[in-house]
Amino acid sequence: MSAHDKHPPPQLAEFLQQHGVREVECLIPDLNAYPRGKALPAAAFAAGQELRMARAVAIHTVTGEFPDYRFYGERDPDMRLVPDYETLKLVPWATEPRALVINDCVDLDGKPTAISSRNILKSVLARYTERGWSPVVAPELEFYLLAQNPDPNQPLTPPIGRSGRPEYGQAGFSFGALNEFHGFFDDVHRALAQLGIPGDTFVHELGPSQFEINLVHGDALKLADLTFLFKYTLREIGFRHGLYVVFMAKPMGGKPGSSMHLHQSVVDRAGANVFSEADGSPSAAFRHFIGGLQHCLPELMPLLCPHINSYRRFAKHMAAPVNLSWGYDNRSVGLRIPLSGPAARRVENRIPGCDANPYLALAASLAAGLHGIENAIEPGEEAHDNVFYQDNVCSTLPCSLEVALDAMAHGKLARQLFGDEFVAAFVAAKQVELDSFQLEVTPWERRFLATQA
Ligand SMILES: NC(=O)CC[C@H](N)C(=O)O
Repeated sequence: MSAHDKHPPPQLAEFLQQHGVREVECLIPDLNAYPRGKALPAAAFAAGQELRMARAVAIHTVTGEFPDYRFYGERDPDMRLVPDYETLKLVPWATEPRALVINDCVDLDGKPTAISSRNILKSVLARYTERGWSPVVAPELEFYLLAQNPDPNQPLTPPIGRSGRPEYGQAGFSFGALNEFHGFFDDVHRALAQLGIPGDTFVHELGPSQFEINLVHGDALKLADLTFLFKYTLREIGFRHGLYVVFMAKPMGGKPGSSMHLHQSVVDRAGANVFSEADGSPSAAFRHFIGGLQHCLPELMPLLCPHINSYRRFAKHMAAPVNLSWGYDNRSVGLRIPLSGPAARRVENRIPGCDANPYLALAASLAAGLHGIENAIEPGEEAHDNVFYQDNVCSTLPCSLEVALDAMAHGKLARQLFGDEFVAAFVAAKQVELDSFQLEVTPWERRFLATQA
């Protein structure tokens, strides 16, 4: 037993028995927040049976590979999966009663596994706790409902129907298109209620068959866990309705991309928002938080936009920010300050794509803001106008995964904030994905270059 172990709560066995649970999915988010893990028989789980997996699972790539052994240990050692019992839930889409639980990754010497994304967020939150502070966050999640497409050479398309018909146009903010998927969304709402995921607003977004759900604000680890489970849940329910639920940042060229805007504020022990002074005016911490984001994010970009596809989102006329300017109620900036009273004063980071790992995007954004506070970094001038096209994405932010990874690997900030081992492993995993991408020739290249180059 190490400091990370908690005894199974006394009512656990009874809960599992009462619901007839046969097995428990013991989940961890990998570097891309894809759920991986092992299923345990319910009785073994209730008895607190130890569960181990290869450490390399924490850095599994989307292509199913592992980066070079040196980033997780020559011997490919094990880590322990230690259940966070507070995350135990019944699996809403299961046909046989099943439960799931999110686990912490702990090395065999008892240290938190440095290459686990949940541990990275916890280490950032611990630095807030040391000051007697806690971040309050609210992610906004955009996604597409698309027809299942087993042939990756063919474009992804909306299912035929009101939202997908070209003559229907883009169904932005309409109820017609929402109603079309009522069977799917009824199942989603039921599942979210069962998982204890409180949704706030829900809307058809600008793209054809693109939707957005905003989660109710709260504790950052809890919201990262809920976002992780939200994506898992929607994908599973989608499959059962013959749909792909797609969280890619840019599934269709020429259509809007999908973001994961992060609203963030920080409260002290008394629950007061540290972004506001007692008289309601913006505090120095508020300015410095913005300054920290502007200073750090260019080096932390792969944690907000982790895939080759993420950078396609930063196209013109698509409401995706291309800069790190800040301004009040201004959607042309990367860092928007929604108009609010002093208690709700917050910074909306609009840079992350919905393809980001919520643990790592929150860790990066909150670590950057804290770095700004600790170093009293002043932000640039407030943007009063539309600044969408003043900047090209490449002038203020890395505009491709290669450039972003290079900035992260060669800068000091990511290592300083998240540790050498994590950064080396993350960069290596992403390099494996990039190398695999380089082996593919796209339809565009074939179409235009085969006969003209
Ligand atoms: N709701 C919005 O502001 C749209 C955001 C846009 N879809 C993006 O990719 O950033």
